Order: sequence, then C-alpha cells, then structure tokens
Amino acid sequence: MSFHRDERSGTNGGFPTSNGTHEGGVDRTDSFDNNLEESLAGSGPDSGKKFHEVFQLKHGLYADQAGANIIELVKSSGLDNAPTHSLFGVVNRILDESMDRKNGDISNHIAFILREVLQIIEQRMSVQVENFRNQSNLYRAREEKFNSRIKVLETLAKGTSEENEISVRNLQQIKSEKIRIEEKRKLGELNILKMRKEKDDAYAEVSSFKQEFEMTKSIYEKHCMQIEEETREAKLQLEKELKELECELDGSRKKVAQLEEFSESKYRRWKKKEIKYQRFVDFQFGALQDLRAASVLMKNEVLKTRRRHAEELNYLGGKLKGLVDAAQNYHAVLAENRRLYNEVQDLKGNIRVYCRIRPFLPGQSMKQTTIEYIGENGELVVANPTKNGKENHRLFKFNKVFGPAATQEDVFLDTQPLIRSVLDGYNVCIFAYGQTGSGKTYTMSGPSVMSQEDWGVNYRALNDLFQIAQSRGGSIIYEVAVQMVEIYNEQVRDLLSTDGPQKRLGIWSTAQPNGLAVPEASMHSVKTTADVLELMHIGLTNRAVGATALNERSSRSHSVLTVHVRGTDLETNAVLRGNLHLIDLAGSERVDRSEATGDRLREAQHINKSLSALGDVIFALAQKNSHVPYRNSKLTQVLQSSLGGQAKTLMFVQLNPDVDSYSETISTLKFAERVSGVELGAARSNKEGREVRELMEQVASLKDTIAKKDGEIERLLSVKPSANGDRRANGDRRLTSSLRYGSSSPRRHSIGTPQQPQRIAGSRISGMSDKAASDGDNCSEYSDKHSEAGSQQSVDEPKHQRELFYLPSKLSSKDIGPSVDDDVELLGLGDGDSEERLSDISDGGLSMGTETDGSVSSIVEYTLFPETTKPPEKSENSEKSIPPSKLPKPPQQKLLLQQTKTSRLTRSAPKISSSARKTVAGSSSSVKPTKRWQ
Ligand SMILES: Nc1ncnc2c1ncn2[C@@H]1O[C@H](COP(=O)(O)OP(=O)(O)OP(=O)(O)O)[C@@H](O)[C@H]1O
Repeated sequence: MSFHRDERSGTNGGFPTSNGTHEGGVDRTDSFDNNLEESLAGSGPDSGKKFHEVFQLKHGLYADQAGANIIELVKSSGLDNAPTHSLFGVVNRILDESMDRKNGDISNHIAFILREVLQIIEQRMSVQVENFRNQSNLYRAREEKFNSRIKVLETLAKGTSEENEISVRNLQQIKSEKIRIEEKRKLGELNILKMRKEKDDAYAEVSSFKQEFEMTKSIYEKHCMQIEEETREAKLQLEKELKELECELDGSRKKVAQLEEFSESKYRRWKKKEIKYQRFVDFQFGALQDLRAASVLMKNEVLKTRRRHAEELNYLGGKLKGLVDAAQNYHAVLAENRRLYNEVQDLKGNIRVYCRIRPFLPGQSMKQTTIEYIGENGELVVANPTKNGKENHRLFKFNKVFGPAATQEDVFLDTQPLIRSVLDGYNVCIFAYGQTGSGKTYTMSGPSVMSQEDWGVNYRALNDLFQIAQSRGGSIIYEVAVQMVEIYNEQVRDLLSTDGPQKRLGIWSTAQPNGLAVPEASMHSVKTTADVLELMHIGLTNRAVGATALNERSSRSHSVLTVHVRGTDLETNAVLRGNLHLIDLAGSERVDRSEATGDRLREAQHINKSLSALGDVIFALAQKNSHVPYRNSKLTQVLQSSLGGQAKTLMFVQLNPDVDSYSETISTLKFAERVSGVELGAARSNKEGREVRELMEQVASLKDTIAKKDGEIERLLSVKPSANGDRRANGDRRLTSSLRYGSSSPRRHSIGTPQQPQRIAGSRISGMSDKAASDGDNCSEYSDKHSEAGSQQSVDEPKHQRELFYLPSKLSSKDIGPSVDDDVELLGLGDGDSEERLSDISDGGLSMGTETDGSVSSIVEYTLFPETTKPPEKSENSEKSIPPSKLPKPPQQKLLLQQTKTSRLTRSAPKISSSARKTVAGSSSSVKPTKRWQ
C-alpha cells in the first residue's frame, strides 16, 4: 500500500485549496501535498516533536535500515512534516523488517512508531474529509448563487433583447462554467470515493498492522513477563544476599564497635601509663641529676682510689714476682721429684721378678706342696716332698714372693710404681710367666671383672693410670689408647677388631718410637676404666682358647694388651710418650706332660719357641749384645719397644704348688732367676726436649772420658813388669777392679748409654743351642768367640758348661777380699779381652726354662737356660741381703745351703761378706747341669 501522486495528470485530483478558490494546474496538485504535509504537521508540532524526541532517545537501539530511514526522515523534516507516502513507505519497511526479525524489542518501538504514523494518517484523513466536506458545501453555495444569478439574468433577458443577447452570452458562459464546475465536482467526488477506498485499504492495512502489533506485543509482554519474573527472582536473590550482607555488616559493625571499645580502653590505659611513665621519667631525670652530681664526686673518689691501687699494685707486683719465682721453683721441684722417683725405680732395677704361688684349688686339699719356705725379702725355698735328702731343697731369690694368701691388691701395690712411670714417659712391660693353670690369667686379668676386688693387674693398672692422669690434669694432659693382640701359632691377631681376630697382622721390623709394634691392630681411645673393661671383655672373648689335659680352658696363645699414653706438658709443651705392655703368656709347661698331640703339640711347640726367644732377647740385652734377636718370634717383635735398655720390665712368675708340677716349678723358677739377674740398664723416659738432648750429650762426653781413662789404665798395667810378683800384680788388679767397680762408681748408667757391663765372666758359660746358633751370622760369630773364651776360662767344669757371673756394683774387690781378687783374676776381669769375650756371648745362649728329656721333639730342645748360671742379685734387695746367720731356715731344717758348693764365686770366697752373699741368694741353691746343655 502506498500513497502517491497522480503523476500522469500532475494534479492532486482537483481538491479545492484551503483558501476556497478553485485553482487549476500545478498549484492545485502541490496544494494537495502541502495540505497533506500540513495536515501531518497540523496534527501538532508537539506530536512531531514528541516523536522526534522519542527517536532521539531510542535511536541508539535501532541499527536497522527502517530505523535509520525514520531517523533520517525525522531529522530532515520531522515526522509531522513528512509526506504521507513517505510515512506509508516507512510503515511498509518497518512491517517487512519486523516480519523478518520477530524481535520483541524492535517491535515495541516499531509499534510505537506505527501508532504515531497511523494517528497522523488518521488525522490527515479526517482533515481531508473535512476539507472535502467544506469544499462540497462551498460548491453548493456557489451553485445556488450562480442559479440565483441565472434567474436574475433570465429576468433581465426578458427585459431587453440586447441585454438579452449579452445575458445569453453570459448565460452560456455561465453554463459552460457550470458544466466545467460540474465536471470538477464530479471529479472531486470521484477523488473522494477513491480516497475513501484508499482510506478503507489503509484501515485494513492498519488493522492487520494492529493484529501483528498485538501479536508482537503479546510476545513482547510474555518476554517482558519472563524478564520481570527473572528480575523478580534476581531481586529476591539480591535482597536475600543484601540481607546476609547486612547481617554481616551488622556483625562487622559490632566487632568494629567492640574493637573501638577495646582500643578506647587500651588507649585510656596507655594514657594512664604514659602519665605514670612521664612521672617516672621526671623522677628518673631528677635522680639522674642527683647521680650526675654523685658521679662527679665518685669520679674524684675513683681517681683517688686508682692512684692508691696503682701504688698497691706496684707493691703487690713486687710481691708477686717473688711468688712467680717460687712457683717456677715449684715446677722444678716437681720435675726433680719425678726424676728422683724414677731414679728410685731405676735403683730397684729395671727388670723385676715377682713370684706368685697359686693356692690349691678346691678339691686339691690333700695335695702335697712343693713350697717349703717363703721369706720376707723374696726368698723362696722349694722342695720335692716325695724325695728326701738335703740336695732336694732349692733356694731362689726374687724381688718379691707372694704366697697363696696374697690378694690381688697386695700384688698390685708392688706393681703400682711402674704405672706411674708410664705416665712419666717410660715404656713398661709386665708379663706373667708360668705353666698352664698356675694363675697367669688370674694375676693379669683376675677371675672376674664384676667385683673390683677380683680385678687383676690389667684393670687396676689402667684404673690407676686414669686416676694419676686426672690428678695431673692441671699440668699435663694425657691421652690414652689401647691395642690388644694375640699371638697364636706365631700369628698376630687383633683381639679388638670388629671383624673378630681372624685377620693376621703384620708387625714393624724394628721398634718404633711410638711403641706401635703392630700398626695394623686397631687402636681404641679410652677415657675411663669402664671403656677399658668393655674392650678387654671383647678381647678376652676373642682370645683363642683350647682344651688341654692340664687346664680345660688353658690359653694357648699370648695375649698382649698395649696401653699407649701421650702426655702434653701444658707449661713447656713437651710431649711424653709411654707404653705399657700387659702380657698374659701362654703356658710354659713341657710338651710331654701336657700330653699334647697334633694341633695341640704344634701349639705347644710354637709357645715354647716364642718363650725361648723371649729368654734369648732378655739375655742378649743383659749382655749388651749389639745384636738382640727380637726377630726370632712374633712375641719379642711385639714387645721390642718395651724390652730393652729404655724400658722397665716386671715379670710375674706363677707357680703351681702341686707336687706333680715340681719339675715345671723348678724349670719356671730357673727361668725367672735368670731373668731377675739381668740388668737392662737405666730406663729412659721418652721425653722429647732440649733437656734430654743436653743430658745425652753430657753422658756421651763423660763416657768418652771414662773410656779414655780406662784405656790409659789398661796401658799402664800392661807395661808393668810381671816380675813385681803376684802380690803386686794382685794389688794392681785390685786397683783396676776398684777403679772399675769401686763403691763410688754408679752401678747403673745414664740414659741409653751403651755401658761396659759390670760383670765377671764366670767359670761356666752357657752353651749355645742349635736354635740360637741359627740366629744370624753375628750370632754364630759371637758364639765361636764365646766358646773360645769359655774354654780359656773354664777350670774345673766341662767346656760346654759355662757360667756367667755378675758382680754387684757396690761390691769392690776390697770388700770381697783377696780371695775375690783371685776369682777376679781367675775370671780374667783384669784382662782387656774379658769385656769382649763377655759381650760375645751369643743371642742364642739362653732360652726358656722348660725342662725336657729331649725324647719328644727336637723343638723343645730350645730350652737353653743353664741351670748352673748364677746371676747376681741387682735390686735393692742386694743391699739388704740376708747375712748367713739370718738365712731362712726352712721348716724341719731341710734347707741345705749348697750354693757355695757349685758357685765359683762363693766357693772361692767362703768368707764373703753379706753383699757377696746376696749374689748367692739370687741364684738357685743347687746347680746341676743337665744333658740339655750338652
Ligand atoms: N691366686 C689365686 N687365688 C685363687 N685362685 C687362683 C689363683 N691363681 C689362680 N687361681 C685359679 O687357678 C685356676 C687357673 O688359673 P689361670 O687360668 O689364671 O691359670 P693360667 O696360668 O692363666 O692358665 P693358662 O696358661 O691355661 O692360661 C683358675 O681357676 C684360677 O681361678
């Protein structure tokens, strides 16, 4: 549907203009459009404006073409002024688009526009109809007017013909005019009809618009309702949330209120405090002022006091200097004390032999004892109760003899001094020797570690060591570590190894200054006795034990516990190193008596061999041999650092009093007797320091001087003519002897100095065993010389039975008397060669004191100690030797003092003084060579 101009006629249908005149042509057509536009505009500028405003408000929402057109239209002329056909065009487009889109939102606005457009069209239509009605009335009025004129004119015509003719012409004109108007009227009516039709069509179209609009509206309303519903729900939700928020807000408000209240109260409190502090500060300030004043006073006072103190300090300084000097002296005195202490130990002898007799064990009460007498000063008389005869009794002398009743403590009391020496930097070796079951383990370890009373030397020694170390803590800091090894079948095993004693260990070939003979053996630092107990428990558990006929749990190995002590002097930083070897030797019984065979026999052979080597070493040391056969057994290798001129040695000789063990007892005692006669030289502390070096140098120069003088004397003596007679020669020799061994000369020599031995070659010198002969080239060389010397000196004994005698240091030829001089001469003491010969006594000249009949095994022939050897006693007991009248009188007067019978020294000096007797006392009372020495 569209409104459009009649282009063909170019008219607007002949409608009258608004001013009531009939205007033809173009003007009238334009006036229709103008009227229509006017009518649109006439519907009210307000409505157009309103419409325009609505679009102004909403135009942002219309992005479609229709909206754009409308906007364009409204912008250009306003809706009210828009031509009707434009309006219809707009309406058409809107409807087309709304049909396509079905958009509720757009339809709403379109509906609004359509309503506006339709209202405008209706208004225009009604205006048009009104116009047409007015025009029709106007035409009717004109028609009536013309009709009245006609009547007038007809009247006039009748009056005059001329006038008539004019009137007729006018009339004709009027009639033609009338016809023309009539035509126009008819055309107008036709136009009206046409317009009415158009109007009906427009109405129909509008109604369809309305329907569509209603539909769209209902959809839109539904949509709106839905939106409203959603909005309501959202609103409810929001209200709910709002309420919650309000609740929270209330809570927060309350909290804030509380906080505010709290902070308010705090603020009040702080305020109060501030006031209080302010007062306090004011008060303090006041006090400070007072103090300042007081401090000024004090300062003055202090200055005065300082001056006074300085004076006093000067005074005290003077006094303190005296004290420091005294303290230094104190240290010197302490050192001197220690030196003297060790000197006393030295004087007691660096090798000591204690004999301990085991009591009979439960069940042995009926047994006969071999112990006849135990003297106070170390005498021991043994006898075989099954045999009679005076010669059956034998007297031995040791440093100490502990009877069966002696307790562990008694034994340790005499051992204790050596422990202190370890802390002074000496090497100490304590070992127990004796046949199986004689109590070696009992003495060294004790029967049980549970009670302190039972503790043996080992535990007590270490306990003591810790105590002394602790008491010296102020001046010397000690570190103690232990190693424990076992020598079994000539194999060294670590008893404290965590892997058990399986691993064989190597040992140093030469003695190490740190005493570490077995470097591979694990070293365990110990701080308390408890540590030691724990370690020794492990060690004893690991120790190899085997069963023998003599002792069910007899140890068949040597166990060596080595305690390494390192002390650092806090004042001088000097380092002291001492080692303590505690050895529980394997049983020394004869192989044949132990009924050993197979493995046991092999064990026994190894044990015998190592004990024999021990004896060899001790005696090689005694003789100051240049070669000491340490390497002949693992035992001597391990003990090397503690068996020598620099060490102190203590041997426990363990005896089984049972008569069945008599021969073992004798054998053991002979070995011990031999050892007790050995002088190893003065022990030397392992103290590293300038002092020691200086002393060494001093000693060396002294030694040179003495050697020179000795040489001179020898030379003088040798040039003296023998014609001076024996007596004179004797006198010279006496002089020599006196020079050499005079009572004023010290018996022991200074630290580590290889001294000329103070000894006399005896009439019998022990032979050398096969084993010993094999002890290196040196040994054989020495043995040859030795044999030669022996052959020269032996007078009434077989060549192979040679003996070595020692003259006590304080025993001068003068003391002994002429007869002793004779002996000295006889023994070749005055002969320069004698020294050499003495030192030539081979390493192998000694052996363990095991007796054997030689029938069991050639290995046991290592028993090399000659029974006839008579070493002099060298300990302090020498000086306290028993006078003949006080010699022990064993019960039943069984003891026969036969020593003079076989001892050359005593035999040739029957009236020898007590000091000479002590030599005798130190040897066995009965001397009889056995086939072993052949
Ligand atoms: N002085 C003593 N007092 C009491 N009992 C002792 C004493 N000496 C040793 N015994 C006991 O004698 C027995 C043997 O002692 P022990 O085992 O010490 O001998 P051993 O010489 O070490 O033997 P082995 O050579 O087999 O090791 C043990 O039962 C021990 O308790």
